[in-house]
Amino acid sequence: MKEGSGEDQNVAPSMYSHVSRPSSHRNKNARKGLPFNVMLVGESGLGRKTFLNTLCESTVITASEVTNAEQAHIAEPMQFKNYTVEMDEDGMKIILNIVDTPGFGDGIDNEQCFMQIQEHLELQFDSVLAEENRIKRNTKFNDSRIHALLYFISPTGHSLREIDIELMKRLGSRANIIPVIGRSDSLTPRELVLFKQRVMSDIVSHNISLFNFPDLNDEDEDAVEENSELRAMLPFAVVGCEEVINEDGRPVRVRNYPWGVVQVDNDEHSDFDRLRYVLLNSHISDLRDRTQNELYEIYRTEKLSGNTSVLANNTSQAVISAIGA
Ligand SMILES: Nc1nc2c(ncn2[C@@H]2O[C@H](COP(=O)(O)OP(=O)(O)OP(=O)(O)O)[C@@H](O)[C@H]2O)c(=O)[nH]1
Repeated sequence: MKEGSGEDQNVAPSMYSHVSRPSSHRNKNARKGLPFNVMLVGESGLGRKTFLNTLCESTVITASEVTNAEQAHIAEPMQFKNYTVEMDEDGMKIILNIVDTPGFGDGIDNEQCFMQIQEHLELQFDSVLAEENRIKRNTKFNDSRIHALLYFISPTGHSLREIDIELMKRLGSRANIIPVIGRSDSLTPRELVLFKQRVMSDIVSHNISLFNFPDLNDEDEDAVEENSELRAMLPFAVVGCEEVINEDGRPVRVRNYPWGVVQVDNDEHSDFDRLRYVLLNSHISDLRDRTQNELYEIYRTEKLSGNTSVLANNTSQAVISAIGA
């Protein structure tokens, strides 16, 4: 893996190669490697980096180090950091491109972060639009549109905060947002159930658009059932960790506490395993297809018709207030 260019990729053999579930929407382009672009957004300390390392089963990002304690309280501006990992998921090669956003939400005014993320998503659409309009196509064109945006919610146990609502509201029409509760082992199972309900009720009342596992193929009963099960799980409660122990000859990832052990891949402890399967297996094609056929198409139509969308209005409004008009 490599930060930045994505040229030097690592093949990450998967602990999950034995996993087999029904209705796997495989892409046939398995040998070349299927590019899949994921953005991680969430405030500092919610476990984004640990989640990514757990997902990739390797240290893609090292934990942040505070080198100067006197400056530790100073909020750094948000950055976009790119990582590429080549994964073998049950025989299918996936080129996983990750965009991490350290610094998101660290300031008092997050308007800048919202705008930067929106612009980043739209820039990737713009580059595809420009490519489509070229007379001679670039055969090596790199499609960097984001296929899934994982938004990390703090495990407060209360409800969504303003920053969560604002971010998801603005970007729901630009990316497949999948909300996840970071560090979800901070909540008891009962608290988690209630928190999930509150989050989803906020999402509905604020009219936030998510990737809510739409039934694209109504005739496939397994897929319909699987999607309805996944909708009921939203937001996914994730636990991440890099410690692997040996249990009866099999590697198990755990968070070890004095009072017990949380198993990352145990469905009773966390939704991590399910989310991993969704991203890298069952719904990888659906996420890519929705990006191309729905999100990009909406953007393209808006752009070509010069339509000032709600998003564009929000941006202009933000720019107007920023310049004090
Ligand atoms: N309890 C618990 N702690 C976690 C979990 N995931 C990560 N952590 C811990 O939370 C702290 C922050 O984790 P990171 O993965 O660095 O969080 P981040 O969101 O990338 O935060 P920044 O590095 O500040 O941007 C570390 O001490 C992790 O060990 C989790 O699922 N549960």
